[in-house]
Amino acid sequence: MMLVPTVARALAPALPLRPAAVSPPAYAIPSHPCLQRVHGEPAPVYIIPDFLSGDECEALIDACGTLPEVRYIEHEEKKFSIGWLKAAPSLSLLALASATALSLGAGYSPSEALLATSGAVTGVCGLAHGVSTLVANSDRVQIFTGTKWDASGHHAEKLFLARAGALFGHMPRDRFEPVTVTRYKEGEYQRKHVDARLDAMRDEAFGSTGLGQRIAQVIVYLRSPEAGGETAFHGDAFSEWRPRAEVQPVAGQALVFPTATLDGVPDERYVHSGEAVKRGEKWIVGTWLDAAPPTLFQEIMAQWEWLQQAHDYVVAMPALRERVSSFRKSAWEFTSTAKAAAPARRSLGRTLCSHWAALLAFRLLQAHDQLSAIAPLADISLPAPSLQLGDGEGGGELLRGARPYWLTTGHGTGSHWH
Ligand SMILES: O=C(O)CCC(=O)C(=O)O
Ligand SMILES: [Fe+2]
Repeated sequence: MMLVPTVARALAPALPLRPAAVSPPAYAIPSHPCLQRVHGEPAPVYIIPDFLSGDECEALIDACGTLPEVRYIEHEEKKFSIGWLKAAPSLSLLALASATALSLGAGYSPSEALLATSGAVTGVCGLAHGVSTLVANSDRVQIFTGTKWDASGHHAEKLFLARAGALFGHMPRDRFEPVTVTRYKEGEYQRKHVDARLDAMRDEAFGSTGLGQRIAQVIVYLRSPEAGGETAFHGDAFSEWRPRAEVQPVAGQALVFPTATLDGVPDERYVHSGEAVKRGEKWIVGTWLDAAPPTLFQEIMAQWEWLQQAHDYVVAMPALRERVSSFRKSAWEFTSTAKAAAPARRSLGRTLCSHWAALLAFRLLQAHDQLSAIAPLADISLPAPSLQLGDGEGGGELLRGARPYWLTTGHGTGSHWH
């Protein structure tokens, strides 16, 4: 029966060329002596029992008593669920119509009529805005209802990051995003989301320079609730996971899974959620492994929040005003130009660094009673004056190690589904 190969050969020239072999997407896969795969290929999910000891878990929970709370920022489009901006043209028309009616019907002059209606329109706008905010803050719309603390710099964070780094072949700390501890009380949850940054979001939030992609999520359950609080996976790839595509929160246990391929392509199959806690409290600690260490641009942006705080305090001291205003000018130039293009980054870095002097002055002021009394600023660490300013990327060293680099965008830079 040689017929089949013969037929195949005869047909061969007519068949389209076989596509070049496509290599399967590569992921950051953890390794650990106690690693267990709770969901296999093609979308693996891993757990590691006893990744942290009971004491280590409790120490992280206790630390939250002194750690700063992270403001969770929801995406704007979710906030304005009433379509507030869409309503604006109709409101303007309403204002115009009422003003015309007043002017024609009641003999008001056009300007008086406009003035008279503006109060009412402002009231309606305020009401609409209030209602939309209320709706946004209700459980129906909110994506995350728990509470988060920023564990950056805490010694318990160091231990967690050292273990997380070891999972991926001794990955350095700066490849992980700022560590947060999360508490979910009864009824609290995190809705379906992927943690990878989608391209549009990266552009929107960080300009063309782009922010590192999150390639794996690492969480450890610190305290398990009495009921509920599972981490659930919703993608089709998990439909055969029995009895349910869920990981039970067990204190000390790590949960690790990819969020994007190694080359930064978001993997939407890993859409997951923290299900509502039914009884008790659930606590987790978490971070993401990034595809690349932060660039100088990201580091500078990370400093932005406290640079502004520092600026506010320094500006109150008359002797420094001049230097500060020059700092402020270049900082604003920096932010506006930074959007323009990546190649300019090096010189922008230098511009900002050349005004570092103003911030060093702030360090001197830290000694001042007035400043040392301000608790949130107490942990600001500015580079020592003797440090040489680097050229371009090297300047990043100066900025590293102070505040986490995207605290201002908090945890909300992933993308969410309803
Ligand atoms: O709370 C959980 O189980 C999941 C948390 C999570 O996915 C996240 O923080 O991104
Ligand atoms: Fe997540």
